[in-house]
Amino acid sequence: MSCPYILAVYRSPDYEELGFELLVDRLVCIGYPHELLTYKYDPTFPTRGLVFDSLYGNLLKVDSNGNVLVCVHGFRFLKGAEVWSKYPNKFIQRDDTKRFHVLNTLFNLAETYLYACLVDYFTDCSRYVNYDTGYRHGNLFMSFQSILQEVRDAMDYVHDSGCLKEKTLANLDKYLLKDERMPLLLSRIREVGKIFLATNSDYKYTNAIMSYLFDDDKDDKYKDPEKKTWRSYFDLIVVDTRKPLFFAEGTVLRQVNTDNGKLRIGTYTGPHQHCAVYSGGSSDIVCDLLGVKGKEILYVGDHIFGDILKSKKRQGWRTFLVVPELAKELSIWTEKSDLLHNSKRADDGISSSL
Ligand SMILES: O=P(O)(O)OC[C@H]1O[C@@H](n2cnc3c(O)ncnc32)C[C@@H]1O
Ligand SMILES: [Mg+2]
Repeated sequence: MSCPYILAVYRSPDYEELGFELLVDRLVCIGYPHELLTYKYDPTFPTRGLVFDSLYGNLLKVDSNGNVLVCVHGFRFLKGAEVWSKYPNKFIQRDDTKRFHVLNTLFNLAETYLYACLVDYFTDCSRYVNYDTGYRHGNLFMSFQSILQEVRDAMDYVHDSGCLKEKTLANLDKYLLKDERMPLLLSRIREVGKIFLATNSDYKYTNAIMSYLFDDDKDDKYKDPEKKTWRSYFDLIVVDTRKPLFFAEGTVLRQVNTDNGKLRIGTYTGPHQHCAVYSGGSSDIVCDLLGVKGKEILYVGDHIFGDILKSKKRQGWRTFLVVPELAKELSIWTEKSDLLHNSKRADDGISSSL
């Protein structure tokens, strides 16, 4: 089980708004114009799974075969002919990961919106001359590729420096959804199997988030009769996993000292200890420590590449992709089914009369 957006569900749009503000702050800090600070996060614009084309600076909605469905430059939606001229046959090679950056996770929503803001800003700013592949300011050329790189670096900075984590932990009620049924759910699963947690987050952050989520201070029907530490709900806990590397060669497995959060030096080689926390390691080590393998494991994650594809392809694990957006989409499909049905009938009618 991966952690964010599976066990820890962040409140939208507050969390993305925070991420967006920190990203813009970081860009301004490294020299981007101060005017960018006037952009405010708009949750209605980005959706998960868009692709940023670092050659032309467009955000693309693409189907699983690479057909371009929607193309937007900044906040301007391109018309059919314009799309064709940039993408012959309205098609892209999604595998070209140097050019096309897929914004796979819910963490990427703020980043997605930022690409649109940056392109919007530089396209309209009179100080910059527009080119197909970027902007010129005097003798400086800023390509969309360099914008992608700088935004990616800013993303890593916001996560790795701890500034996003610090602000999240300072206001957990605002940024996290707490479901009182979580301890009960995990207890029920443990009656029939083992549960492990594998997260890229560090121990300090994971501990703070999980303590908050499992702290059953409410006197309600889901209250756990024996108040337990969150760690006791898991058979194995691994932090700092560095997925997708975790599903390949992985890194050195170390034990975390849960009293102070520090890592014990040396590679851990002992047997698995209940309630212990490990750092690094690999999916092979998880299998060894738990004594399970392949299809015996159901891995729940929210990242189609880092969680799902890698664990399925490298380990043959069964997988469970969590897509929270689907709930909203399905309810729209259900509520508007008549409308969709009529529109399809009209489409079919037009096609057959041509
Ligand atoms: O394995 P999980 O629990 O899903 O890990 C989530 C942690 O990874 C951090 N994160 C998410 N996106 C990025 C990124 O682009 N750069 C660096 N770190 C990232 C956020 C959670 O701590
Ligand atoms: Mg995840």
